[in-house]
Amino acid sequence: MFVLRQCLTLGTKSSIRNFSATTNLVNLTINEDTGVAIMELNKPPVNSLNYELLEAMHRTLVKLENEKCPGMILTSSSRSTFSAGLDLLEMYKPTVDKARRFWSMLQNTWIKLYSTPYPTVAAINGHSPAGGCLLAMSCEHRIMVPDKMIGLNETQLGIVAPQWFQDCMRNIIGERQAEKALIAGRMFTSEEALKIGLVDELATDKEDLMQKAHDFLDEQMGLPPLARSVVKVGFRKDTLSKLINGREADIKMFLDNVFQPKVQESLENYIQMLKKK
Ligand SMILES: CCCCCCCCC/C=C/C(=O)SCCNC(=O)CCNC(=O)[C@H](O)C(C)(C)COP(=O)(O)OP(=O)(O)OC[C@H]1O[C@@H](n2cnc3c(N)ncnc32)[C@H](O)[C@@H]1OP(=O)(O)O
Repeated sequence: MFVLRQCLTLGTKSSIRNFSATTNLVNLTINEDTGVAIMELNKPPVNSLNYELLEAMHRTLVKLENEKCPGMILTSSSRSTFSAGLDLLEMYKPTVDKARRFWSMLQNTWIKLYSTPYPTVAAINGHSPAGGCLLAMSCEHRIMVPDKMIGLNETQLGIVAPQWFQDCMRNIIGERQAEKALIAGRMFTSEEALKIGLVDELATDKEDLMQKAHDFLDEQMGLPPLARSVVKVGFRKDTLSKLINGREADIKMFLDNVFQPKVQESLENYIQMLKKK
């Protein structure tokens, strides 16, 4: 049984302690006995990653690191979707300043999530396209409910998954599978994702999902934490350093691409298509 030590709600401006707020973007629950944190994305309807949600996630990750969190489960409050990926409206006709600020916060959040010393598990309780897949891939372990879709579908939208998105996928499913998946912008069903190793386990429902996530963390938390984290970060350091040492170039690449008329046209068509659905 979980005992709430605190339920922090991180909104768009300052962090507020409030058990019943409806505007919180990230719900953080920490188990009093084990210290395990559940970070639940809560931006209805589909947890599209806009600046504010990324910033709330980043703040939560900093807090968990400062408080020596022993393990974290990343999940979503949405019934259909883990995360719909980057908020398309952040990329559609932004100002240069807004686009730069957005991309920089995405980088910050990813670097923090990918490099946590503590174990992380993605409890993928819904669809997980593009940036949603990136979040899941940045955790150490992925468990997914059946009959949902996951993958880096950028190519299908006429945009390109940045190098670090691609690297994350390559690190998990290997060069050949990643190349095929990325060129096609392929989305995988939960069952297909399990087969190629994009997810590690399937769960029958949300309860089973959370139980399996806790089981994974229990196992990891039984290992010597320093040795565990040194090995983890060692495996991830090349991918991390590539972005950390090339952040400005990566922002420039984003800005150069996102303002291309063809990219804007693709985004416009896609946004319209989603609205008409
Ligand atoms: C070289 C390098 C170059 C660099 C160039 C740039 C590289 C950028 C890399 C990009 C990374 C990305 O993540 S790009 C994002 C890719 N994401 C996607 O393709 C997912 C699109 N969404 C979906 O497929 C679906 O919404 C899905 C997640 C399965 C959930 O389906 P549902 O039926 O439950 O919900 P829907 O009815 O579709 O959606 C509910 C509402 O949410 C909105 N919505 C859905 N997804 C949204 C999104 N990502 N951003 C904003 N809004 C979104 C819809 O328009 C609806 O709005 P209303 O009608 O108003 O309610």
